[in-house]
Amino acid sequence: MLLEVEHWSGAGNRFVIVDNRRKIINKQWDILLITSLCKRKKLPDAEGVLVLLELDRENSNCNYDFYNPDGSTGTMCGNGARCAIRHAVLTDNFDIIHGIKLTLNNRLYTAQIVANDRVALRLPLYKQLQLIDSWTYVDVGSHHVIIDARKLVDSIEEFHQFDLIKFANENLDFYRNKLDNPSLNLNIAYPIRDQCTIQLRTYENGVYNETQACGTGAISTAIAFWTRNIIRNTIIQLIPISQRILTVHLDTDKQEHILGMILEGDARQDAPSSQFDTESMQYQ
Ligand SMILES: N[C@H](CCC[C@H](N)C(=O)O)C(=O)O
Repeated sequence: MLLEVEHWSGAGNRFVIVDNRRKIINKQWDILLITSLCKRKKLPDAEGVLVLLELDRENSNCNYDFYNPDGSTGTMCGNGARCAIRHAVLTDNFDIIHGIKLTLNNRLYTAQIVANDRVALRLPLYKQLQLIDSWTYVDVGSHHVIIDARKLVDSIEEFHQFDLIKFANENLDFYRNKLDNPSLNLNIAYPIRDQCTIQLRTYENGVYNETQACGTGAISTAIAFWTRNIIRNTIIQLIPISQRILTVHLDTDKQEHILGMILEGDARQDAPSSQFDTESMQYQ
């Protein structure tokens, strides 16, 4: 059987999207299917799979599941969420004036299309925030460790040359054991002097590689650096390795407590759809 697959990216984070409203795949989305969908023939490997479950045009509601390339699911994907929203709007010509509601992995988010390909996604407040020694743990629906990269390198040039994959392979178990959490994303973040810009690199759980950008990593880093007074602006630009900037808006009260977060960034269809054969588990 042939599946039509769309190719999208949010801030450079690469996804494939499958419209499964007609339950073409009516069994568990297993590891083999997910991993094979991420192994694209003519494009770099996708860094996640989004599955469209239902669209409700009248109420501007959409419902998707997200999977990491290793088949794991249930975690929040900020860039994937923004791609799902634009995919829904374009698929069913949603009225975008009053905002859009997205259910992703059974969690509800709201969003606005803020320019032709930019989506602003509002997330519920983080569930956990721990400042531990010089590093920070934040749970925003996916689990992030944030390290101030100035502890690792002496310049922005060294930051870009730093071997993040080697560092993650050598150190992630320390953080996993400390937090008793096997599903951690590891972020190294280098603040720029202007007090509102951070260069960000992320080694992602479920990808087991550095990704082009990480939306929940961007939000988590903004929260960590605000809480540690490293950044004092509530509108923070995170620059991923894709150079496609993510903007995080922190809502704060007079006592400077964070009340909510908005993640804004681009969401684009990268290439024409392609056909995936579920028998051979390969793209045509
Ligand atoms: N790999 C992450 C989920 C996707 C995060 C990232 N792609 C984003 O944009 O937030 C995890 O399993 O925790």
